[in-house]
Amino acid sequence: MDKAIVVENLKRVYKKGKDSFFALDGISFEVHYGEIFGFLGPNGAGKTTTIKILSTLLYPTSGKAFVGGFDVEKEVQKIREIINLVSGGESAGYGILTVKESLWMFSQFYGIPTNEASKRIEHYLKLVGMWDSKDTLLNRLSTGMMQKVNLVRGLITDPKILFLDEPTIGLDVEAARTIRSIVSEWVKEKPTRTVLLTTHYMAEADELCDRIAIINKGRIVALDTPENLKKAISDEIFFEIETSIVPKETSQILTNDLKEFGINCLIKDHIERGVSTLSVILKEEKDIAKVIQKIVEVNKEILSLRKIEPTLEDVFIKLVGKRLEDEETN
Ligand SMILES: Nc1ncnc2c1ncn2[C@@H]1O[C@H](COP(=O)(O)OP(=O)(O)OP(=O)(O)O)[C@@H](O)[C@H]1O
Repeated sequence: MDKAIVVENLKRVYKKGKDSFFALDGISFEVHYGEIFGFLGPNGAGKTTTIKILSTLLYPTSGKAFVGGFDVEKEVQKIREIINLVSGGESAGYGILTVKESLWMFSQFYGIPTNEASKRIEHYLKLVGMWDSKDTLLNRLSTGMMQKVNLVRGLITDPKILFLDEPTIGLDVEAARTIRSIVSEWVKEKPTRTVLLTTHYMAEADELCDRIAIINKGRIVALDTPENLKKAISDEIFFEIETSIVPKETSQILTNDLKEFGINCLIKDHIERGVSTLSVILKEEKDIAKVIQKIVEVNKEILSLRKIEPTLEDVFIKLVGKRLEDEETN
């Protein structure tokens, strides 16, 4: 099989009290070798469940999945030899070990010869700028440092397929940029290296991923290159309008009224600045007049209005009906 990952009608049922529900409701996709494939979706969409099944930590309820050509249910050991999994929030090992000792321990789980393991640990620690911290105890590391060590743990085993579950969550801009650039370079070094990445950050997916699947409520709602996803909505017109704060009840009325005109509108409050931002998607430019009229009707002041180029964020809003960033604060 010449695909890094093949997923066919994959389903996973979980129990919720007496009931059960589909965390994955028949997803299908393929990832090519050499690709960085992004999995984007709101909280609870099924991203982690997918990664757990593909990394052999969880069985599917039905459907099929192959990683590196191996069946996730029948060839678990073969898959484990060619993959690694890095989750953003997790600890990089045991706190009583130093950075280097911990990485060494993981290299030995994979049977990497002593010389080679030392070389790789030094190489990757230098790459993430952590070589000077090699003798620091893990429980003394900051979140950002821990996440960098986590990434190194994922890279030293030289996996064919690397699963990255929110690798930059909670990191500052600089640390996130370092991780992104290392992942991007790492994939280019060998044609068979492949990454499946989940992220909450649209810009990250846009910058890093060759293709992106948008997942919502256990289903894939869109799958394409970032460019094509954006092109698919390029016949629509996007406006961003700032108004005085729109209270919750008014915001409901406003969005419902606009929906009747076929206008998609999402409202986000910025209490600290005393403004609300309306992200508006129109089929026709002239419909902006209806939006303005409605804003005036609910007695809100228009502070600014600008036409914008669609971003991946807008694709997400259109398909899922909310901003991805709103998920984090809910
Ligand atoms: N072990 C479990 N038992 C029952 N329900 C579960 C279990 N694990 C996950 N779920 C539920 O399955 C759904 C999908 O969860 P999953 O963790 O895959 O989502 P996600 O897209 O990774 O979300 P997040 O971005 O919050 O991590 C959610 O409704 C979640 O509450």
